[in-house]
Amino acid sequence: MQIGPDAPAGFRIGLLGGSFDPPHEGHLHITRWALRRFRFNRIWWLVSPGNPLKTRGPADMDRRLDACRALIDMSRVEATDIEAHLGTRYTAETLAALKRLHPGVRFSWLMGADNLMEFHLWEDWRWIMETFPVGVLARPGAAAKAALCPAARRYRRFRLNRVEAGRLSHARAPAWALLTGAMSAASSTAIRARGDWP
Ligand SMILES: Nc1ncnc2c1ncn2[C@@H]1O[C@H](COP(=O)(O)OP(=O)(O)OP(=O)(O)O)[C@@H](O)[C@H]1O
Ligand SMILES: O=C(O)c1ccc[n+]([C@@H]2O[C@H](COP(=O)([O-])O)[C@@H](O)[C@H]2O)c1
Repeated sequence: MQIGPDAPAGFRIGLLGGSFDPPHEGHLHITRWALRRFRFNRIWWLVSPGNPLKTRGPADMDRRLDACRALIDMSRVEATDIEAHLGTRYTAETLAALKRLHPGVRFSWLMGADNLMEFHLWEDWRWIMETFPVGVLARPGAAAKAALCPAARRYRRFRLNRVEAGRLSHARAPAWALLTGAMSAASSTAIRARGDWP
């Protein structure tokens, strides 16, 4: 049975998990950036059934998935509700399932710098770090602080520099990179606060 988008062996696929409640320009910005700088063949947006650390549940999955698909303007990027099909909620469980289902694919985990700051609170975060390359994209207010957070400090020896970041999608874990540069200030919270969603 195929679960999720097409994933040919040998492909390097970046996984951007999120609530996407709603999706916005910031998600597009970091996706473009990661595709280019980390050299992925594909990026999948994993639309989460619900962040395990958030008490407030997101809007209906179909609504969020449709909004992601309407927004995505890159042929190498797809949105999927794979976690709902796998029945996983924690990222480590999702990654373990994807690794089993697609043994020939090189998956990397992607996130904004705000999530790196909380990464040490995630279930089995060290296993994630030691099993998959991790690409982090700067976000306003989080870029400089993220470089000093617990996860960054613990794995500082494995941080790729600006030039080395170009081989992140090929790298053997542990390997992670924090891209800095032009950032997008967009956020789902701000869109919801304006009453534009759902
Ligand atoms: N503007 C942005 N710059 C960098 N990373 C971002 C940006 N917006 C979202 N991300 C990252 O994309 C992933 C999914 O984010 P999410 O769907 O939670 O959006 P959000 O805007 O952070 O939502 P909320 O405001 O509800 O927390 C996370 O790793 C997050 O850090
Ligand atoms: O696995 C965990 O413990 C965990 C804790 C917090 C967040 N995550 C994942 O991080 C991604 C971003 O979450 P969010 O709500 O900030 O969009 C999403 O895929 C979540 O499932 C995962």
